[in-house]
Amino acid sequence: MVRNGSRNEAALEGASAYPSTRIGRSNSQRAGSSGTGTNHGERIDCSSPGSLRAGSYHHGFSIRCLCSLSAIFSMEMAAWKLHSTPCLDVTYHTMQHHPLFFLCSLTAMVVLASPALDEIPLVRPQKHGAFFSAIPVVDLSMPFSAEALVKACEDVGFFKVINHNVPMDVVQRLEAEAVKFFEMPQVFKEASGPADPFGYGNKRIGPNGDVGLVEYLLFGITSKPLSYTSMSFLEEPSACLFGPALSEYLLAVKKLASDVLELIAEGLKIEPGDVLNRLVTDEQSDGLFRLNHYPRCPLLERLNRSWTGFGEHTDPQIISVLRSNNTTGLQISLKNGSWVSVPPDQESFFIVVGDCLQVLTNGRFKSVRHRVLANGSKSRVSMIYFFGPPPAEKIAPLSQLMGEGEQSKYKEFTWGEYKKAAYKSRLGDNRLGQFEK
Ligand SMILES: C=C1C[C@]23C[C@@]1(O)CC[C@H]2[C@@]12CC[C@H](O)[C@@](C)(C(=O)O1)[C@H]2[C@@H]3C(=O)O
Ligand SMILES: O=C(O)CCC(=O)C(=O)O
Ligand SMILES: [Fe+2]
Repeated sequence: MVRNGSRNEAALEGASAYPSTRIGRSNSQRAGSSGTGTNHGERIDCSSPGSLRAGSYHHGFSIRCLCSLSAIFSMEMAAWKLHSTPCLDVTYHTMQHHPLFFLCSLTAMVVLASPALDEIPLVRPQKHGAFFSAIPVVDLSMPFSAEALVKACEDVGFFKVINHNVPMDVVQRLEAEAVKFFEMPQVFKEASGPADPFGYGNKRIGPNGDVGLVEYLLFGITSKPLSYTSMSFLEEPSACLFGPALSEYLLAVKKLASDVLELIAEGLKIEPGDVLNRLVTDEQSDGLFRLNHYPRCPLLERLNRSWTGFGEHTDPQIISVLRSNNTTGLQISLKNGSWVSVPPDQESFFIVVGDCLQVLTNGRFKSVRHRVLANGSKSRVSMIYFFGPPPAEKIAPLSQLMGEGEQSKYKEFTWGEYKKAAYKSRLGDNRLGQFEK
């Protein structure tokens, strides 16, 4: 197997390719715009490489102050408006992605000024933060993998697949292109945004006020060629390898998703064998692809705290196929409500059971709640292909799975209707709730 993580990780974590800049802000200066006020405090690199944001930040922000020698000040975001703050001196060092500004001196360290955003939640450290070694691993080349997949879907709603037949060089090529994109100057990246829902997004997730320490690219994947996406960066000569790398990856991962769903149907002993996988291979299937980048942030690491990278949620689709570089952060919620960390494995794929598969199995499989925590120690790059059915497809329990007299637990809906409702919800909402009988 090709080891593909190290070069790209190093690239995102290396010294900035762009100049670091110090900014002193006064009430007349908006965060993120360059200024000339007083500067002090040590420089803390809390970003991936990239140039200084030229955009405008203008909303409320949250500040947490941590003073040296154990005193902790907390100033709440809502009360502060940058333009009404008398003067806030910050050291700004290539922090184009982050809602965090840090001023660290012997007496005070000011943390976090979030541009145009609500507060990104701090996640309480967990006592049992150890890796959960019991995340099911299914070897697709083994006999009985079909039964193992069903058990994993029933027990956890999340599992790792190995011997998946996706060539590592395909993964590597796309990861390299993703790293290259996220290293680009902020203005360049933002030309492909905002994500509404597709495009480049930075910290804002979805349309309803969710935020996280993440930047991303979100693509709609249909049978139309990629050139239909409105992302301007794809037209740049520097991104000429991105499109081909993405197409190649999507093809290979779609085959994996189709294989997994075919095996699940086999394990469930339902006919016809393509009853599940046809939903994701249909011409009209409604896929999404997401590249997430959770930047490195040494100060967060030093604080030994975790912040929300991507808040807890279930994926609305049938299944999602996730792969990341060799960086921790992903957690899943078990049936007993505890959160467990998923040990990263850059050569494997993780399968996430989505809401639609829960409904198709009348609740026998549960869509898994999951989240990403950012502790700042390493930058995380993840790629997730979300497999949705055609918009007109009725999502209801498969008759082949219903016992005698068994009733559907859900009202009938089409994927199009569910998706519409999903986009009205907050990330952490129980989206299936309104469709339960
Ligand atoms: C807050 C939101 C983001 C999301 C759309 C939504 O309104 C609720 C579902 C969210 C989610 C979670 C899984 C995937 O990352 C995603 C692409 C999806 O299909 O549903 C996101 C949506 C998004 O980021 O647009
Ligand atoms: O970035 C990750 O590892 C997971 C993100 C996720 O769950 C999502 O995009 O739906
Ligand atoms: Fe997800």
